[in-house]
Amino acid sequence: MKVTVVGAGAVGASCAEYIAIKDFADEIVLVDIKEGFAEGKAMDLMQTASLNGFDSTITGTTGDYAKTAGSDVAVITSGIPRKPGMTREELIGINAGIVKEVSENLIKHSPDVIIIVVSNPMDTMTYLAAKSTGLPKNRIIGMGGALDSARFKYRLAEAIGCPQSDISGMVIGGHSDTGMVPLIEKATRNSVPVTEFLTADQQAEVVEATKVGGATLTKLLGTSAWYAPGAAVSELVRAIALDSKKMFPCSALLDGEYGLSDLCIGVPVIIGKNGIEKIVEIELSDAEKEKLTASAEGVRKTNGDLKL
Ligand SMILES: NC(=O)c1ccc[n+]([C@@H]2O[C@H](COP(=O)([O-])OP(=O)(O)OC[C@H]3O[C@@H](n4cnc5c(N)ncnc54)[C@H](O)[C@@H]3O)[C@@H](O)[C@H]2O)c1
Ligand SMILES: O=C(O)C[C@H](O)C(=O)O
Repeated sequence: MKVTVVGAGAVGASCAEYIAIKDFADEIVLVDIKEGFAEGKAMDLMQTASLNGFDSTITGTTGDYAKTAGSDVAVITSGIPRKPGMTREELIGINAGIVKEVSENLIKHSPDVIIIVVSNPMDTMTYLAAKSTGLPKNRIIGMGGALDSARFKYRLAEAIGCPQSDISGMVIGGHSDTGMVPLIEKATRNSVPVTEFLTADQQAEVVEATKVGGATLTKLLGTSAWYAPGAAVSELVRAIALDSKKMFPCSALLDGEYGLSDLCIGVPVIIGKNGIEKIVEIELSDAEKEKLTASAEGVRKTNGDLKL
């Protein structure tokens, strides 16, 4: 498998590193616009191969998309991250132009590629990539829910005082501070509802901490996070590479599912060799449905700022 990662910054390099360490890809190509930057990151990562025990090759290029030709998967991380106090939506002005140009360049050289969009505001950038490339909807995946669900599990394990491996749970909805819908009623600790281990106040705290997970890290780091985002992307790419049919919440172009159409938002999907193999429509409570609908309104509002 050949994987291109556009943007060799914090998240792009972390994606490349986890993909390499998990050792399922033959070739990883990093692309950036900063002269020599992707080449440097690729060389630094390649010098970890004998230490970390992987055989994937990693190369870098400054904007030469010919080097990405024949990619099976491309991850778009190019664009600016937010600073403390900002929302992800405020990044649209700069990132929309970058994501559009990058998606168009990618498909010129890799017509069969599956694109994973990471750049923020992610649901809107995924919609933009879908519209500007015209790729079938199974080949455009927005990464947000896999990360938000990992943060949800971290918060649940912390509140319960148990290992994260005991926890199963998902966050659906938009990848935004207000739009995430952590499905706390459905989350379990080894099949037992987490609600049996937590008071109502603790549950509300976990939900809130999950929703502002990215903002909390941005405040601490001065820029947004990269380790968990990179790890989350690598799991999606691995599910495609291994055709594993694992279920993740991802931003997908909806066509009537969950009563929503013509937008990308986080819902459970099955990931395999064709990208999104299936959108899974789970039974939501009335409260969960209401939150998903409100979240979709927020995403639609941001989509309205796109010049399509
Ligand atoms: N969806 C998610 O869960 C998630 C998680 C973390 C970060 N993000 C988003 O990912 C993006 C990247 O974050 P980061 O921390 O890696 O930022 P960063 O500044 O460290 O890296 C971005 C890189 O993109 C490059 N770039 C800019 N324009 C480009 C172009 N036209 N072609 C190729 N490369 C280009 C820059 O030179 C830079 O190296 C941000 O928009 C951030 O908000 C999303
Ligand atoms: O919070 C951000 O701006 C980056 C990313 O979306 C995240 O959730 O870490």
